[in-house]
Amino acid sequence: MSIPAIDFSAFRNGTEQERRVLANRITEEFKKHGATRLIAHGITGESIKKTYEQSDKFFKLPEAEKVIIANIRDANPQRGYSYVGSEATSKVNKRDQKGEFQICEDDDVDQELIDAKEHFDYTREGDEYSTPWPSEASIPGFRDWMEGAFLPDCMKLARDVLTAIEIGLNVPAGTFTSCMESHVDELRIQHYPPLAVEELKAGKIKRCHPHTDFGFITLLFQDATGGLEVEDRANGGWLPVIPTGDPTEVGVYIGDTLVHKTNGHLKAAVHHVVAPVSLKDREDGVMPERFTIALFAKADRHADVGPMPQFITSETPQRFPNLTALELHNKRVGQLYDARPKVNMASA
Ligand SMILES: O=C(O)CCC(=O)C(=O)O
Ligand SMILES: [Fe+2]
Repeated sequence: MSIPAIDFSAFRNGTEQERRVLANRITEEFKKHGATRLIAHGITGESIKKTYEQSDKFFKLPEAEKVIIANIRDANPQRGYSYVGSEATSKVNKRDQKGEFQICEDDDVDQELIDAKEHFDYTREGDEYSTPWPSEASIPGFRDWMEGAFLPDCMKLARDVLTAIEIGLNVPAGTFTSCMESHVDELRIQHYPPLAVEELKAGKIKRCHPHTDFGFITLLFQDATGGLEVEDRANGGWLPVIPTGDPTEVGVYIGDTLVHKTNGHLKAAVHHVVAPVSLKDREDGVMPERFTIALFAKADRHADVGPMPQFITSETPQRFPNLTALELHNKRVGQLYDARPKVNMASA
């Protein structure tokens, strides 16, 4: 069993009835593990390939050029370059007594585990948290493509998926998408350098530790290497998300913000990145490098992302506080760096 790859074309070209059937199918998939995959969704294979080519060029820049655009490791939206080991996903979620992954509280963050990846995070031009870009001379056309072409396409797809979830959950149109008008989504390109299997077996390093993402949903494009796994919420254990080979394939993962808004009706996808299935039983050797691209679709910063009234009942009382999207986001980013948010969290 794995995460299915669903043809999304009917959502753009189909009849009302076809759109509804598709929306219901996707929402049912999300209810299983917080995850699904889509193909034929409107972003072309060529466009994705070009983004990987740009990403490859970026990570090959000399270290000296990457460090001058380094992300500041604090409780704010991430922008710019993060070196290998900068981000600690092991600090953001923890299993509770029932064995379920929950968001960590501040005093839980005690694990010293390393994420073997480097990444670059950016958002649209004009955002109040601006992106430090590499110079045009060192990587011609990079910013134009990433900011002007690929990001808007991903933002559109994310809104289509959230529209489908609105239909599937039978909530009014715009319930989620109307609080995404300031377009504060973030795009991340990531590079996992080659990694010795021995190092992985020692247990302190993973390509990415089990965690949930922070926004409404994440779109995740992965290259052919493999290694991403989603927690199997029905049977326990992990479901490998083995690349299908379709050039448009994109994973879609429910994040914390949608969990909060739906009062836990939708569950987040717990995911991590380990050795690809073909290398799992090896005791030595080197895992090849891996590239992925993630769009973190976010709610407007001042939007209240506390549970909506229709999801609060006597059987399901309010489980999450009435935070703004930025308060929730900064709390989560702060955990990656052991940094407390500066905004007032008194309402939490
Ligand atoms: O690269 C991957 O496959 C997953 C990355 C991830 O989970 C993240 O950046 O939040
Ligand atoms: Fe993630």
